[in-house]
Amino acid sequence: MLESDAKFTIFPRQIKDQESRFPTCFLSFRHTMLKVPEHQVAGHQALGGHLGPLIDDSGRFYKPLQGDERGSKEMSFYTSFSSNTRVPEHIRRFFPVFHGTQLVEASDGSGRKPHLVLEDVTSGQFKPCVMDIKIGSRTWYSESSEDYIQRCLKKDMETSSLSLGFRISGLQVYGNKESEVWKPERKVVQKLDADEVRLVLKRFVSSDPSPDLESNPDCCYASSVYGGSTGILAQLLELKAWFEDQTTYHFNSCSVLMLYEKKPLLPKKGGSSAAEVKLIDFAHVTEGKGVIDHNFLGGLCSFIKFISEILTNPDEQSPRACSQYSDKNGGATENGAAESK
Ligand SMILES: O=P(O)(O)O[C@@H]1[C@@H](OP(=O)(O)O)[C@H](OP(=O)(O)O)[C@H](O)[C@H](OP(=O)(O)O)[C@H]1OP(=O)(O)O
Ligand SMILES: Nc1ncnc2c1ncn2[C@@H]1O[C@H](COP(=O)(O)OP(=O)(O)O)[C@@H](O)[C@H]1O
Repeated sequence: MLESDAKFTIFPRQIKDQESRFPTCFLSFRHTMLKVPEHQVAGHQALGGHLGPLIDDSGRFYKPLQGDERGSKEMSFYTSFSSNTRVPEHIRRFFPVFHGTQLVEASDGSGRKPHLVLEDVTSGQFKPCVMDIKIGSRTWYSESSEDYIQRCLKKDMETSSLSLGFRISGLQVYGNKESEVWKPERKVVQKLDADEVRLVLKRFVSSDPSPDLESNPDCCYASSVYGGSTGILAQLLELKAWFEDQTTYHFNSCSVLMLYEKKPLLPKKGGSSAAEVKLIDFAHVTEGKGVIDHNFLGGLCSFIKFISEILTNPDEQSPRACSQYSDKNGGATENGAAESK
């Protein structure tokens, strides 16, 4: 368990679940229909009878507790973090609100299983543009098994993690046209080089996200999404300041999720786009033991540099055509389905 200086107040009524080794809490049992999240861009997915997260209509995201130590690690983290008085209030907003755990019907048909009940950070958004960026040049940590270390090492070397200190795990970007969304193949975006990552980060804030080889992205949402006193860059810098100080947690293999809602009209100059940064995926968080999380901090700094440079030079032509990750149609798909090359 992660150390925490506060009491275990989130779970006033722990019930030993016969089917699992996780304490289960029925905060308020609600009979709601759960569904597959439409705007999920990475991670394990509930489609096709697999085990994955579900959402309800009230803005909650149900993440199944993985049956190995990943599940208990993530729950430990949320429990510790929720009651850790050393975490500044202004930092809490970067984490999904945690509502405890609940037994719900698992998406793989295996019956009622414990799920973390989290705030659905895309709730209420009609056309959320979402990008999941896995931070850190290494996703393994010394406490992991040899097999896990080898798998992570391989992925880190094959993707941009090792070279850039982060990798884009997945994304979706809406265009201005109704129902047009670009959701490129995940395994391809993970391997982009620095120029290509820059181009994807530009497309993320452009009116037409389609990977048209002839056109340079217009970056017309860059200043309202990335810039400004409340934009993505400002939020990342706020997080960075915390990471320069906090030594309680090491956020191995965690992601930064960037989100904003695509509106057909441009926000007024200087206007806010309500862009948000969230941290997600705490299945591999370990104790910081008084040491700076330099792996996360380094990756975050590298990512910040990419965003800053786009704000400074939005019109700079990308030196490389982005053919590697354009889809078969050379453009955005109508239904957002990711297509492999
Ligand atoms: O199953 P895969 O190969 O897609 O790998 C998952 C990763 O997908 P990716 O490599 O980004 O495509 C996945 O990465 P994302 O969260 O999608 O960035 C996780 O790393 C997941 O491991 P864990 O649950 O965090 O231990 C990974 O799952 P495990 O293979 O560790 O079960
Ligand atoms: N609280 C949340 N609200 C909405 N979407 C979320 C939330 N947490 C995760 N997601 C979506 O699910 C994806 C995978 O989440 P993650 O926690 O990394 O799962 P995994 O452990 O399976 O990798 C993210 O890329 C994001 O699209």
